Amino acid sequence: MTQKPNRTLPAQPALCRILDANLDRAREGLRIIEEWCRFGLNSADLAGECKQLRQELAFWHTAELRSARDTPADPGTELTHPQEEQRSGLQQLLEANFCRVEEALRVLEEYGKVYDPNMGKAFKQMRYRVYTLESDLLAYGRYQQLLRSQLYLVTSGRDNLLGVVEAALQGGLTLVQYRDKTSDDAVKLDNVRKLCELCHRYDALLIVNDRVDLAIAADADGVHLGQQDLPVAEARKLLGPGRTIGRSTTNAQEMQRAIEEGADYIGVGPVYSTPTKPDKQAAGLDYVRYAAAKSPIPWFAIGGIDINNLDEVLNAGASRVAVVRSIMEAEQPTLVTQFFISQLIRMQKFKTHKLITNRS
Ligand SMILES: Cc1ncc(COP(=O)(O)OP(=O)(O)O)c(N)n1
Ligand SMILES: Cc1nc(C(=O)O)sc1CCOP(=O)(O)O
Ligand SMILES: [Mg+2]
Repeated sequence: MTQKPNRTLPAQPALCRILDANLDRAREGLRIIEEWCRFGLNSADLAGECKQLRQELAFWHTAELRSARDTPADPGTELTHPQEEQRSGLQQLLEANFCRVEEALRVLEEYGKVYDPNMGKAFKQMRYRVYTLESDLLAYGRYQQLLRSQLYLVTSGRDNLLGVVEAALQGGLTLVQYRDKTSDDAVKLDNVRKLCELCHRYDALLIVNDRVDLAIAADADGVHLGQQDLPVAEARKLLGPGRTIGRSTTNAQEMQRAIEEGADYIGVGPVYSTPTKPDKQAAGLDYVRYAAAKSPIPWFAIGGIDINNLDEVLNAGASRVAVVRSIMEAEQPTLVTQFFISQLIRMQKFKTHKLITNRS
């Protein structure tokens, strides 16, 4: 808890108005963030931290500061920025409100020093707690999104990349991997940035294949690493704890290692041989069954999966699949995406029902 207010003399009205306005601003921003933690993420811990911060702000919002308020004379109430009127997605809404809270806390810290010696210190501490809350919330949100995602689109180098990905997002896709083995780095970086913006607009995650540097440069949600790519632990050092790291696996040993190394999810495949990765021998449905029985972390069956063999893969125990051609080469990517998702949900419901009836 913060130190007690330590004031003796009355403060200048302008100073009180600044503190009053910024205490309100910080509390409002926190309330908006708290609603997402509570109803969007179902996180009692994160919502609790927001509430605690709001209560500490309330503690400093004394009668002296409140009584200085003069809303009709405040020229700032009419000032809005066009960006305040537009929110392209939940992520942007949260970012904007974190920014608002952090700015308000900075103002409270600076002006607070003049008002009360304890105030500056208290708000400095609070500002650091808000930075921590922001990175925890981002990491938690990413992980929840990963858990929710049952279909994973891995892109190919076809024309109209953004158009196809957007069509799939419109069909309900929530997880995309940018995979491009041929373009120059400048083109790749441009594509990652554009895909990132697009995916975030649809509240989907964007993972970059192979390249940790591009993921960091474009502020993407994570990377997918194969057995020949950077070790997970090295990538984690570069990416930090909040970003998602996936690892390809083809057998039990690779799965075990990926889990020990701290991968957030694994690819399980190739289930069938595929022209998208012609040199990799199929691991087959047996490995899918093995993953279903043994993997404690989310896993995506991948390789040669299409709408005709999807049932077979689901019956072998998969509840998440990753595809390239089935969507990237589809005439109607939105419809194909919707079909995949509907089948994945149907199977999930069936499994849950079986679990409940077997228990009773
Ligand atoms: C979800 C998913 N699983 C496996 C892979 C294959 O990754 P990798 O072995 O590194 O091969 P390339 O994709 O780099 O050719 C993947 N990309 N995604
Ligand atoms: C990129 C990739 N990785 C695989 C693995 O098993 O590691 S299979 C694969 C290609 C999947 O493409 P499609 O859906 O077109 O068959
Ligand atoms: Mg790779």
